[in-house]
Amino acid sequence: MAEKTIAVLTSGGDAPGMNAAIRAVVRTGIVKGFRVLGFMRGYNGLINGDYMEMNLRSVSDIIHRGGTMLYTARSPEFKTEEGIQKAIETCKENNIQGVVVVGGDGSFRGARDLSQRGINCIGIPGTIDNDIACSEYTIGFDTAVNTCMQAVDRIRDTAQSHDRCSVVEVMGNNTGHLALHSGIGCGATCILVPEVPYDLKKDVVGRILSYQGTGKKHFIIVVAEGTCNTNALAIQIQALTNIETRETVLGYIQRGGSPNAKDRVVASQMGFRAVELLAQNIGNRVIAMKDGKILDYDITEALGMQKPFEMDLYNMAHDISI
Ligand SMILES: Nc1ncnc2c1ncn2[C@@H]1O[C@H](COP(=O)(O)OP(=O)(O)O)[C@@H](O)[C@H]1O
Ligand SMILES: O=P(O)(O)OC[C@H]1O[C@](O)(COP(=O)(O)O)[C@@H](O)[C@@H]1O
Ligand SMILES: [Mg+2]
Repeated sequence: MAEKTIAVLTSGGDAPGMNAAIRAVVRTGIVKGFRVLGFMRGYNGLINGDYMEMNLRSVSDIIHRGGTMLYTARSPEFKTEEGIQKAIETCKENNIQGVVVVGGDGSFRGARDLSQRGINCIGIPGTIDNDIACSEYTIGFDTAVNTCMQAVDRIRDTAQSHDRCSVVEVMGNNTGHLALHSGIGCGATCILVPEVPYDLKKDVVGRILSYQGTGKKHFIIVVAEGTCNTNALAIQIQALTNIETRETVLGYIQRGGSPNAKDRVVASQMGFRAVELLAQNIGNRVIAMKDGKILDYDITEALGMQKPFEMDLYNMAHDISI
């Protein structure tokens, strides 16, 4: 009988800690007696049969590296019936009983589609956005929060030295979790997110002018992408306050870099749990964190959940930014 086999791939945007998840999947799989294949460039690898045979040493020296050793991609072809059938064919040819997919909500939709066609899939949340509803945490978030915070610390030196206002745009894919946590960490004057409507004159300009009246001389405004046009915002702030204002878009520096301890630990736990499920012939699940514990949900149920925005934290941030 052909050797029992599992596959692992990373999909969607890369996130720090994806390598630690791959390492955990590969090592747990091998210890449990599976042959493990690493598929390249997300679902494209499954479609094209592009994989590498993994052994214990294939995942040495990666736990501390950002990005993903298996590369990643957004694969439009996988969303078509033809593409998914090619992926199923690859799984059958290689006797693959289960696939671990490290990625975001889009990747989980793909994992659900594959599971519904008879291939057990387990999703592991890996994205800097922390926007997966079923999980209070996604691999890469804490590293990205720290990267944003450290970048703003440097920007603050210039804002302070020139008595300027700095508008800093962070990522988040239409959610404000990254902006909220990095904004609190860097002591931002205002945090603007898509989840909370704001009034420019009252909530931004009014605040800046009122704090200026207490002696504050430089200002940091952290904005989540998808909230507004940050360049236009900087121009408006300067026009309405007469304070020199500059915009910085942090961009991809916030997605790369060595994962911090939290991301390595959570990635290891989630990777281990994913293989435990596959070894029990369980599929169509997403690994999640709830109250700090690792558990799993049905993918369809998970995709139907809503992630609440941490309004208490948001309000607190503004209360202490006076
Ligand atoms: N609705 C969908 N149905 C099937 N597959 C999908 C779907 N949405 C996304 N995918 C697959 O998952 C990949 C990654 O999704 P994407 O939304 O880009 O990133 P993420 O997983 O990080 O949210 C897509 O390129 C596609 O191959
Ligand atoms: O890699 P791209 O196509 O520039 O995508 C940018 C998007 O990817 C992210 O960096 C990560 O999103 P995902 O993890 O869901 O892929 C978002 O914050 C951002 O909106
Ligand atoms: Mg996503």
